Amino acid sequence: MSSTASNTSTASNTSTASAASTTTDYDLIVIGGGPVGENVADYATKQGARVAIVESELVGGECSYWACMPSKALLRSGNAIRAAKRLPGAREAITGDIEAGAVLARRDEFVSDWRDDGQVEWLAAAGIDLIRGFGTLTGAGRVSVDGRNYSARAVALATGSVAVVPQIPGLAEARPWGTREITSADHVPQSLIILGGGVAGVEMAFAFAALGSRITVLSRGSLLGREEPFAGELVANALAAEGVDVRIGVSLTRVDRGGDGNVAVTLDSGDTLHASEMLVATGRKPAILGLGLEGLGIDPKLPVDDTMRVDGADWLYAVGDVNGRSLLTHQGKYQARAAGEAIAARLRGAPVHDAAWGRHVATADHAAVPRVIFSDPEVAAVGLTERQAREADAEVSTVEYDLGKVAGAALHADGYAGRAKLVIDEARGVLVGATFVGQDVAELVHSATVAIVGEVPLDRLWHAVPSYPTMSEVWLRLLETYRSERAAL
Ligand SMILES: Cc1cc2nc3c(=O)[nH]c(=O)nc-3n(C[C@H](O)[C@H](O)[C@H](O)COP(=O)(O)OP(=O)(O)OC[C@H]3O[C@@H](n4cnc5c(N)ncnc54)[C@H](O)[C@@H]3O)c2cc1C
Ligand SMILES: NC(=O)c1ccc[n+]([C@@H]2O[C@H](COP(=O)([O-])OP(=O)(O)OC[C@H]3O[C@@H](n4cnc5c(N)ncnc54)[C@H](O)[C@@H]3O)[C@@H](O)[C@H]2O)c1
Repeated sequence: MSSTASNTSTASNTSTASAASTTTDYDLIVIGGGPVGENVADYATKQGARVAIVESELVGGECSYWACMPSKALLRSGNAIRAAKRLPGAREAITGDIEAGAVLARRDEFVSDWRDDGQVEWLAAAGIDLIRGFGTLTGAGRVSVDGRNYSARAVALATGSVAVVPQIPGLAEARPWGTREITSADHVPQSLIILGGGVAGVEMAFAFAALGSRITVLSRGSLLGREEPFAGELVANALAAEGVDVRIGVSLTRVDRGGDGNVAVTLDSGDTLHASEMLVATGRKPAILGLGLEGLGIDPKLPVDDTMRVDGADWLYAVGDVNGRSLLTHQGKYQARAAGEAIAARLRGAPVHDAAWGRHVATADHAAVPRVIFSDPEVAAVGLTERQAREADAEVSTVEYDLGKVAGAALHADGYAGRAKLVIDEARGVLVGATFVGQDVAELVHSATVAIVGEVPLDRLWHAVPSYPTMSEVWLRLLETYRSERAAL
C-alpha cells in the first residue's frame, strides 16, 4: 500500500526545518556507529544530508564484533556436523572430533580480528564523517564528544544496548563472562554454567557444547519463554540429547570464584554446581548512560513515533536497540532506513510519508518482526504468538503440523523432528503469526513475513504452491489441516 499526499506531513511542521543548515556543523549527527547508526547515516546521506557518526568503540557495533557475527560463526560448524550425522553415508565420513581452534579462527575472520578498518573505509566512501569518542547531548542539536563540541540540525541516537546483570550475592565479584566475553573467547572452557534460558543462552549452549564444553543451563522459566511453548520444549530436548544439563525453574542464591579459578554456583535448592566458567545472558537494556538525557528533560525511555522521532524533542531520533522496540539487527536497520530518509526529508522540507506502511515509518515493528534462533533445531518465528494474539483480543484460531511428516523435511534429515504453527486472525482471514521449529527452518520464515505484511487472505495463500519435495510443503499441510478443522466445526 503506498502513501498518498493526505498521508504526509512536511518539515514546515517542525522546528528542525527552521534551523539554518549553514549555521551548523552537520545536518545530522548519529551517536553510535553500529549497524543501525550506519544505516541511518547512509540513508540520510544518500538523500543529500551532511552527516557525521560518533563512535566510542568499533565502527560496526556490538553485532559485528560481539554478537550476531561471532555467535553465528561459533554455531555453524557444530550445526553442520550434527546435520551430517543425521545422514547415512555422510555420517560415516565424520571420523574425527570438531577442531575447536579452527572454529575460533573462522570466528576471528568474521569479526575482522576486532579491527574496524573495513567499516571505516566504507564510511569514507559513503561520504560520512567519523568522529571517534563518546557522544553526549549538551543541548538541542548540540553534541559534545570527549570535550569537542559539534552542532547539527538533527541528532539520532543509535547507541544500542548493554547487558543486564542480576543482583545475586557474589556474582559481580566472580567476574562471570557476558556475551562479549563468550563470543570473543580464545579458548573453550572445560565446563560452563549458563545463567539465562533466553536466545543468547540457548545459542551459546549449542555452540560450546559442540566445541566440547560440559554445559549446564540454568533457567528460571521455560527456555525461550517469549516464543510458542513448543519451541522451548523441542530445544530443551535437543540440548539434553547433546548432553547439556538443562535446569528449568531454578534460581541462584550465591556465586563464588574459588582460588582455583573455578566458579561455584549455589541454587535455591541448596545444591552447589561447579564449572570452570560462567556465562550470564539475562537480557539487555538500552544504552543511555552518559547521553545527558535527564539534563535536557528528555524521557530516558526514549518514546518514539514510527519515524523514530523522540516524543517532545523534534530534533532528536532514537533508532535500533536504544529505543527498546526490538533488539534485533535486521529490525533496527529497517527502522534506520525509515528514520534516515524521514530525517533528510524533514530537513529539506519534503513530504514525510508517515501513514502506516509509508516509506518513512517502521510499521512492521508492530505486526511482523521476524526472529531466528540459530539453535539446532532452529526456531524461526514472525508476528504474534498465540498468547500475544489472544492478549490483543484478536479473534484467534491456530493450526499446527508435524514438520517431520513433510516429505522435504524427511529427506533433509533422518528422524527430522520439528513443528510449525500458524496464528490466524479470523475476523480478517489473515495470518498474524507463524512459528517453525526444526533443522534449517530459518529460510522458511520470510514466506510467513511476506504473508503477514501483505495481509494475504488465507484463501489466496492456498494458491501459493510450494515446490515438491521441499520443507515449504508444510504451508500446504498447514492450510489443508486448517481447512479440514474449520469444516469440522
Ligand atoms: C550474543 C548476541 C547475539 C546476537 N545475535 C543476533 C542475531 O543473530 N541476529 C540479530 O538480528 N540480532 C542479534 N543480536 C542483537 C543485535 O546485536 C542488536 O540488535 C544490534 O547490535 C543492535 O544494533 P545497534 O546499532 O542498535 O546497536 P549496537 O550494535 O550495540 O551499536 C551501538 C554502537 O554505539 C556505540 N556507542 C554507544 N554509546 C555511545 C556514545 N555515547 N558515543 C559514541 N558511541 C556510542 C557503541 O560503541 C556501539 O558501537 C544479538 C545480540 C547478542 C548480545
Ligand atoms: N539470533 C538472534 O537473533 C539473537 C541471538 C542472541 C541475542 N539476541 C538478542 O539479544 C537480546 C538479549 O539476549 P538474551 O538472551 O540476553 O536476552 P533474552 O531476553 O532473550 O533472555 C534472557 C533470559 O534471562 C532470564 N533472566 C532474566 N533475569 C534473570 C535472573 N535474574 N535470573 C535468571 N534468569 C533471568 C529471562 O527469563 C530470559 O530467559 C535478545 O532479546 C535478542 O533480541 C538475538
